[in-house]
Amino acid sequence: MIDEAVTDNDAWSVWPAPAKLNLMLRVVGRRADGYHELQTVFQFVDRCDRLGFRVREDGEVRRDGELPGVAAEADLTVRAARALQAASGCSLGVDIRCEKVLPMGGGLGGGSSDAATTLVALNVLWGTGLDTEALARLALPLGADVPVFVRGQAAWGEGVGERLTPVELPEPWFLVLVPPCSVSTQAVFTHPQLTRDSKPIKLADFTGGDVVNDCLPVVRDEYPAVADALDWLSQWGEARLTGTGACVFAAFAGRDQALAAWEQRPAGIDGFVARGCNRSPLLDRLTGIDTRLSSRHGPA
Ligand SMILES: C[C@](O)(CO)[C@H](O)COP(=O)(O)OP(=O)(O)OC[C@H]1O[C@@H](n2ccc(N)nc2=O)[C@H](O)[C@@H]1O
Ligand SMILES: Nc1ncnc2c1ncn2[C@@H]1O[C@H](COP(=O)(O)OP(=O)(O)OP(=O)(O)O)[C@@H](O)[C@H]1O
Repeated sequence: MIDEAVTDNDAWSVWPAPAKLNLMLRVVGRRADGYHELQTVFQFVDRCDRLGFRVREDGEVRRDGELPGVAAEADLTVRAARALQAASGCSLGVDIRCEKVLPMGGGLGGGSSDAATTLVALNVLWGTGLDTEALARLALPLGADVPVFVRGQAAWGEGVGERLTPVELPEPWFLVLVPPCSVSTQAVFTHPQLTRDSKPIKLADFTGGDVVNDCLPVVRDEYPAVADALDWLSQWGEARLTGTGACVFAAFAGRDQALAAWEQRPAGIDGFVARGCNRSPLLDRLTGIDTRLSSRHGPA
């Protein structure tokens, strides 16, 4: 974790790592390897970690700053950089700074998003030039949520989260509450009471209002702080759990309505107001880079 904000300058290149929400999450089966077959709808929000990258000539991958509870070797940004080095044979290295905004264990995919941003950014900064399919293949072993962040489009997700169909959804303002607890994704998916045989639905069923999150009963039982936050939020609209939690969210027609609810939140609950985005802020940053490059290398 670093104190000073990373800033874009000659040495450091700064990229966003947005959060995601699961607008619904069904567990429809379990694979032999223990992973679960899911149906989910991913949408990003404009609340992001900020990652700074400084290319090194010596091939070293170094984390510049600490992340509480996460050793450098386990950091998903370091693992992503090394995965790209191995896949591309690139001899360059990188210093990585992470300005952490997204809560860990929140169901917002913060670590997964950091990994995806590292793959996409270094693919540009190192000039390795892998296409999106190749990056998405590199992403999956880093985490089930990483491919959707690499592709950068809101999506209907199946499989373990890697079979993605882009969708265009309304982009409401969300109030996201962060209860004072951290939920282990693995603990929820290995819980004996988790529903693992929900009937698969179609996208039309979701848009028709079927937004169940199968993890909710287990999370409510195991994490009372999440249940309390959800019950409070439900007075404003349809309150939902994202991923395996701990974060819960509700959609509002406008930013002011979301902020008004935020002002009335119970003591001890953190959170934020953010806009739903079908196109990831990472993709906007990447496209911006492409535009800048083409303008710089455009006709003389
Ligand atoms: C719950 C979601 O956030 C929904 O988007 C994701 O499915 C979880 O994605 P993630 O945090 O990247 O998950 P991973 O780090 O790959 O897996 C953490 C643990 O969750 C369980 N896991 C995860 C995804 C999945 N489809 N089935 C699982 O059973 C596995 O026990 C795994 O060891
Ligand atoms: N750069 C990182 N940022 C956050 N977590 C990291 C990072 N590197 C490794 N991790 C580890 O990965 C775990 C999962 O991170 P992540 O933020 O993706 O999960 P999450 O917020 O619970 O979201 P979801 O449940 O949707 O996957 C964290 O609890 C942490 O131990």
